[in-house]
Amino acid sequence: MSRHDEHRIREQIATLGQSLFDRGLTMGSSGNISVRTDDGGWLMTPTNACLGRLDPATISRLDRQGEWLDGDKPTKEHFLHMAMYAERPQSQAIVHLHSTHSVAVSCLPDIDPCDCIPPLTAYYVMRVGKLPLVPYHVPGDPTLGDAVRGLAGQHSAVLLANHGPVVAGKSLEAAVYATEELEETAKLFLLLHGKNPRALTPEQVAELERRFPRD
Ligand SMILES: O=C(O)[C@@H](O)C(=O)COP(=O)(O)O
Ligand SMILES: [Zn+2]
Repeated sequence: MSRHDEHRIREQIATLGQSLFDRGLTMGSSGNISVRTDDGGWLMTPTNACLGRLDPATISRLDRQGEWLDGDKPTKEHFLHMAMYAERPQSQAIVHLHSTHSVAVSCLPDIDPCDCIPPLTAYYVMRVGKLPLVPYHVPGDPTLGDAVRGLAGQHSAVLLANHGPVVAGKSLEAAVYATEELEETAKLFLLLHGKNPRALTPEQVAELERRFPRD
């Protein structure tokens, strides 16, 4: 990968991280972002870093085995990111946030663990699709990677119970858009709670999936 490309990805991680943080989509030092690089490695946000104040120069660089090469120490969720990439060769970037409404849904006792949010809108189906719940694990525990491995091949987004969403995309921009759409739909879902909302029918969902395939 050329120095120019790496520089561009570092800048993009910092810019989009700040945008997410500034809009309240993750708080404090929560959340992490990774991007696959052309040489088979990864750039990942450092552990305990605020996504709103990332220094592009200190973003962690990992080799193709996931070993830390340089930059600050990588996010403790690097196992989780690596597990998701292993199942999704088509995905180039992953975003994990503690976005409030998505986290709220992840704490509900009666959601469908195979699909936490119904297909309320067409755009949700286009960007996110079916959202499985991953049982609770301690953040950063390697077992979280194992839990995600069985789901990530079929799903570009998963919801960690009592924690938050993890979303993969064919580019960092696509992963960010999907995370934003998930958060807005989680908000709608909570707003509509108890109102028996009309979700899209399986036929309507199938048509959207045919016309707008996700990666
Ligand atoms: O919830 C957690 O602790 C992590 O999943 C997280 O969001 C921030 O961890 P780091 O990326 O290691 O700062
Ligand atoms: Zn987290």
